[in-house]
Amino acid sequence: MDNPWRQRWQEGRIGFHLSDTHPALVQYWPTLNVTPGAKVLVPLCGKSLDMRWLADEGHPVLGIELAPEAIEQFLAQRDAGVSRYNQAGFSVTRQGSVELWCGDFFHLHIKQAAEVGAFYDRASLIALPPATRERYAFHLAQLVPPGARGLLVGLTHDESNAGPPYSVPNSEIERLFVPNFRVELVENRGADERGRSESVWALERRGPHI
Ligand SMILES: C[S@@+](CC[C@H](N)C(=O)[O-])C[C@H]1O[C@@H](n2cnc3c(N)ncnc32)[C@H](O)[C@@H]1O
Repeated sequence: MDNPWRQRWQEGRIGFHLSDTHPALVQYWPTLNVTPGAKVLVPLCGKSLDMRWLADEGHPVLGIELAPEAIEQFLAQRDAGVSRYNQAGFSVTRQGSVELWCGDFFHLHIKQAAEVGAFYDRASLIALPPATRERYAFHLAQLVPPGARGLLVGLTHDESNAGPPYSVPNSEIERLFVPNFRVELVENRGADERGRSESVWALERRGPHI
């Protein structure tokens, strides 16, 4: 097994998956003033129900996920038609207005994200080790157009440097994103029983609106 994420999905070690929509998405997405109908990029999407919520809000969704197991489990949640095709080295599936690209997020080219107008990251940045987080912030900035808005849900904890999930302090989120995004911390959520607390961020890609 060459990829630890594939192994996790195959063994069902997916404690990060939520059985409901993330409350921060429901609470804060409407405050971002995202253009109605804007396509939302969801990097490292897993089988998150947040994508259903975004689709139900009228946003086409472009999810990127390494593990085919996650994608098949997402699709199986609904008894609805699925179309499948290959594009740019990714296996793509579409169910309703949710399009899932199976492959490495870092291989997604700007051409494939041409219609993206917004983004959503919950437990994506924090799934990556430090050096890869730098790459992630840079790659995300390359993929989304100036003016694109998004919500990011980060996490901090005291469980040494172990991960994932990695503990990513607010100072690091600012350092990673400020060069290319307007960054606003909208909430530091209280710690859960394991001492893990989430931070919620509103981001907007800097640059002239085209
Ligand atoms: C912590 S989970 C979060 C999933 C989802 N965002 C959620 O909230 O449930 C991280 C996900 O990223 C996927 N992943 C890790 N590295 C990836 C990469 N380079 N490209 C695409 N997906 C990746 C993993 O398979 C896993 O499903």
